[in-house]
Amino acid sequence: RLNTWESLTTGIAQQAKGVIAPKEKTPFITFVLGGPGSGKGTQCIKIVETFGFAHLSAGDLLRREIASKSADGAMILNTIKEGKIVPSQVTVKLIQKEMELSDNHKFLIDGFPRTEENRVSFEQIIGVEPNVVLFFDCPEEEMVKRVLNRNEGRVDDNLETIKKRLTVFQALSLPVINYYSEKGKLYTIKAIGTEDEIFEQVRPIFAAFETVG
Ligand SMILES: Nc1ncnc2c1ncn2[C@@H]1O[C@H](COP(=O)(O)OP(=O)(O)OP(=O)(O)O)[C@@H](O)[C@H]1O
Ligand SMILES: O=c1ccn([C@@H]2O[C@H](COP(=O)(O)O)[C@@H](O)[C@H]2O)c(=O)[nH]1
Ligand SMILES: [Mg+2]
Repeated sequence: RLNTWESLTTGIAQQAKGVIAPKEKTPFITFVLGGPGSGKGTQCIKIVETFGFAHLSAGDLLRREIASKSADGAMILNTIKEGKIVPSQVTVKLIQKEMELSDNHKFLIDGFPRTEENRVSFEQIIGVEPNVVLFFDCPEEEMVKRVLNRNEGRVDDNLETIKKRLTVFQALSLPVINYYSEKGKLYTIKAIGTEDEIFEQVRPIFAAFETVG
């Protein structure tokens, strides 16, 4: 069985949708990692504006499942309230669907992979590895302050859940960050200062890839 990218590039997924042309361009995948409130979503908006990526936030895809009252919705809601990680298969399927539907070949995958199991599952199902991994490195105190001030009505933006999310980040997500560091794919951003100051650390990373082609 072909993985997602093989079927996209051979045109099989497109033909199934009634679209004839296969995807011609090699995918360019960026994973955007960092603790809760480190500014991933905020910086992704700027990356999209400047470099024309498609932004896929794993958390937003999961929240959309809850809102649409899908079969997995209740399980996802409980998992998010607890600050735990949704089973890889569920999240990877949502990401896969968005990638298949997109006309873009440049993807920002925000807030995923959060565990080593997430990472392996993505590689197996999607069949590609990221080109770039961004890590927004932010002090815990600042992350807590930002999340508590966010005011978007998220069920996990309360002190109790934030503490759990920070523990999960340290225990399960840092190993993923270390993995990509060892592979030479990790770009660490000091995620303190104004949004614009932080973006000035991000910009040259993608600018360098633009000139390479
Ligand atoms: N540089 C910054 N300085 C101060 N506040 C910021 C900065 N960047 C983002 N924020 C604010 O902090 C909050 C969290 O930012 P954002 O939603 O981008 O974080 P996130 O990493 O996506 O968090 P989560 O993992 O919880 O989704 C938002 O209210 C955002 O407006
Ligand atoms: O890959 C993922 C991404 C997210 N979750 C769950 O959703 C919340 C919120 O995610 P944000 O990226 O902060 O919006 C997260 O705490 C997890 O509970 C997940 O399970 N897997
Ligand atoms: Mg976010």
